[in-house]
Amino acid sequence: MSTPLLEVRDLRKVFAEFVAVDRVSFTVPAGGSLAVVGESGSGKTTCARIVTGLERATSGAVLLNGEVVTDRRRRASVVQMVFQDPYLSLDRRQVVRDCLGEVLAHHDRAVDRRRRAARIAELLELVGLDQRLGTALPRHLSGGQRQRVAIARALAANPKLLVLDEAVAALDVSIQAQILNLLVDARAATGVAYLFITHDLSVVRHVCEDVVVMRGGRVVESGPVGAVLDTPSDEYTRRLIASVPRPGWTPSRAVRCD
Ligand SMILES: Nc1ncnc2c1ncn2[C@@H]1O[C@H](COP(=O)(O)OP(=O)(O)OP(=O)(O)O)[C@@H](O)[C@H]1O
Repeated sequence: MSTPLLEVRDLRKVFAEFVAVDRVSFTVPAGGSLAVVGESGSGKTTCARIVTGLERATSGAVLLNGEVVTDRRRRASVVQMVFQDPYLSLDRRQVVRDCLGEVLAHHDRAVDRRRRAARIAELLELVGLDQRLGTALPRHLSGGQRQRVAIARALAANPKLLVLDEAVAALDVSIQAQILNLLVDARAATGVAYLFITHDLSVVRHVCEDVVVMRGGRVVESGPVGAVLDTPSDEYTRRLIASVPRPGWTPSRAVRCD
């Protein structure tokens, strides 16, 4: 078997005495798409932050193309992260073009102004933003447009892996669908892989091929999305699926943690 793009091996994170992530392992192949699901507090974000280098694991390893990458710059050229709230992650004083240009300059100092402008235009098109919005400040953009900018900025580094942490959770449902479509298209166009962190099972099928279900810091089930969501083998996964709002859903069926 070929080396996965990302291998998370036996990851453990302890905050003071609290075990937030406990012996978690999973892989993402090059160009693949893995969802990490679970209710609030299950350890998803902690895993994502360790993968991107924002947090240090207590033990275990994160391998990128079979290698532990400690150099921040090298890691950033492979892994980029998209957060839930683009308004917090974008510089309020920076217009869209400069926001993207800064990343391009950081990752390829040799790139000249003309090529940089062409690449910015390409990125705006990739994320479905009108070229005229290149001169807009974040406050002049809608939530969906801001998240498109955040995705374009992450893709500007030409990464092999995007870690998306609840990247559509703050958006209206109709805008969520647009951003999910954009993510599907962007993956097809660039070959970038996704580690898609979400508490919302209804978005998983749309974007991901594989899924890991976490509970209390541990992986309780994993496999292809179709198999796990259609025929879950773990009771917790079954309850998580039953708690997804759909016609006929009642709050009393929401997931219980006993
Ligand atoms: N810096 C920290 N210090 C102490 N405890 C933490 C810290 N970060 C996370 N935790 C705890 O670790 C557990 C897992 O948190 P984490 O954010 O990874 O879960 P999650 O599944 O992503 O949930 P959510 O969707 O609510 O963010 C939680 O109980 C959280 O309170």
